[in-house]
Order: sequence, then structure tokens, then C-alpha cells
Amino acid sequence: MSNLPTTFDKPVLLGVIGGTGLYQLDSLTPVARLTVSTPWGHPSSPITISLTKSGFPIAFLARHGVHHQFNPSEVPSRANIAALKSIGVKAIIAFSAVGSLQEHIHPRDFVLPTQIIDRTKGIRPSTFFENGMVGHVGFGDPFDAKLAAVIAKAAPVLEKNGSQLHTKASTGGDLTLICMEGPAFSTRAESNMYRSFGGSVINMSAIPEAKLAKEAEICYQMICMSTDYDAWREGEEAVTVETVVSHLKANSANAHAFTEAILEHLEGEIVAGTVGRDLEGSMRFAVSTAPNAVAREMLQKMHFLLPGYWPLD
Ligand SMILES: CSC[C@H]1O[C@H](OP(=O)(O)O)[C@H](O)[C@@H]1O
Ligand SMILES: Nc1ncnc2[nH]cnc12
Repeated sequence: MSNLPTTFDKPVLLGVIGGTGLYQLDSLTPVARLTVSTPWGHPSSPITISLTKSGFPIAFLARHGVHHQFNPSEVPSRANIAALKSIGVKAIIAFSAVGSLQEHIHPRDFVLPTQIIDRTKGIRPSTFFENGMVGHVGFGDPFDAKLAAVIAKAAPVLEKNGSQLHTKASTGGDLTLICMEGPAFSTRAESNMYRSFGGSVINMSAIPEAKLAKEAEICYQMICMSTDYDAWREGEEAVTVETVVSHLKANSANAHAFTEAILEHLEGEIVAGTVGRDLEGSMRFAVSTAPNAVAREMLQKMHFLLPGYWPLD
């Protein structure tokens, strides 16, 4: 049990979601721990608010729970995104442990993907728009290029530790993240198929998180941390949890140092509104259903996410 306050009275503009192996932000001083309830239930963990040296607040949430108790299909992503939105978050940096589908993306390298191929199985609730309220979000560019560009400025910290950061600029093209359902890893045939799709890396977490962030008008960038070569390499053992775990400690240390360096560049951009504002207002006209035909209960739920967009009377 922590003795931290359970409220925080200022908006928190930046959210960090930690994945496998990243359950807290060690380098920052925690000042509050919030238990948030949303119309979509409770998020997977309390939200820890920490301050940077200059007093800029950051919200941290553990995707799989503080004890890693939610499997990828069970993560309450709608509650996670709605909870971050409700405290003021405009931009999310989401960490994820991934398998590499390309020889040159080595274990312990980091990747800023630009595209996603959704290979989940439709069993995860993946939209806030349902129950008689139909909305369609644009998802052509699932990640935020401005946020990625600021994150990329912190690359020297990784290079110093022997890890490379792969970006669209350094690669000269899109970096595609395959998101599979899991929890079992891919077969060798699947792994090769994903390579033939042009996949760069693979995880089980980007969908629906990235889609829901778009619906919530939150700028979102995933930072992928490579832990293995999945199952495509001939003559080598296919990925196991042991392989993943063997790189998690180094990746987590790198993630902490990287986050600190990212914040030096990002804090000012978010405060100035040059990052985190591009999706504002984008969902106002994304709904096809006439608001007066939508049940009041549904409008109330959506009022939590996007207050004032669809009047309640
Ligand atoms: C334990 S390896 C598979 C697991 O790791 C990744 O989790 P996260 O994205 O939260 O870091 C991957 O997506 C799978 O959920
Ligand atoms: N090979 C892999 N497949 C899916 N998710 C992963 N997370 C880490 N490695 C992975």
C-alpha cells in the first residue's frame, strides 16, 4: 500500500503506458496515485502521477496490471484510454515488448512504428461507439508523426547503451507493426507470412489501444522494444517467454533512460501545444447516428470521453 495522495488537482497532459517488463517509471518522483472509475470499468492499474524536475506531471499506467494479471486479450483498453483522457491526457507514449521480423532489428533495439496490420481476432472491445451510436474514426495513420519526431531526438541515449532506434527517417520507409491476438506466439508459417506482408515487428498490444486513443482524440505513439526474432529464423529456436525475459531487464533500463531524455524535448512541446493538439475536435463529425436517436445512457457514457460533443437534452 502506498501513502500517496489519491487526488491530483491539475490536468496531466502526458500519459505513459508501460507494457511487459515496465510496471513503473523509476526515474521520476511519484506524487499521487489515482484510482479512476470510467463508464467502461476500471483501468488495468492505478494511475501514478509523477513530476519531472521542472514540475511537469506525467501519468503512468501498467497495461497488464501491476502484477501482470491481464493477458493481451483481457487488457481493459477502453477503461485505460478513457481514464487517461479524463485526467487531461493529450498525448500517450506506449511502451511494448515486440518480436523482430527483420534481421537488422536486433533484440534490444527500439522501433517507432508508423503502421499497423491488425491480426487480432475481433474478441477485444475495440471502439467506444456502440449500442445505437455509430461512429467511424480515421485510422490511416495510427501513430502520431509529430510525437514520433520528438521521441526520435532522444535516440543518442539508446545508442550510448548499444541499442539502435529504428524510425521512418532512419529506415527510409514505413515500419509496420503486426498486432496478433496471442497469447500463444506465432507459428513459423505465420511468422513468415507476416514478413511477406512487410512486417517489421510483432506484438499483441497495439490494437485496440491505438484505435481507442484516436477515438478519444489523444495523440499516440508506441515505442517498441525488441526482445526476440519471433519464429521465422530457420534453424533457430522459435520465440519463448525465456527469450523475451532475457532482454527485458536491459530494455526496461533503456526505457527509463529514454523516457527521461524524451521528456527533455517533449515537455515544452506539449505545454506549448505544438504536440498533442492535432486530433482536437476530430470526432465531432465522426458520428453517423442522429444524436436525438441515441439512448441517453450512451450519450452520458460518451460525455465522459468527449464532454459536450453530443448534448444530453
Ligand atoms: C511476454 S511476451 C508477449 C507480450 O509482450 C508484449 O506485451 P506489451 O506489448 O504489453 O509489452 C506483447 O504485446 C505480448 O502481450
Ligand atoms: N515474438 C513475439 N510475438 C508477439 N508478441 C511479442 N512480444 C515480444 N515478442 C513477441
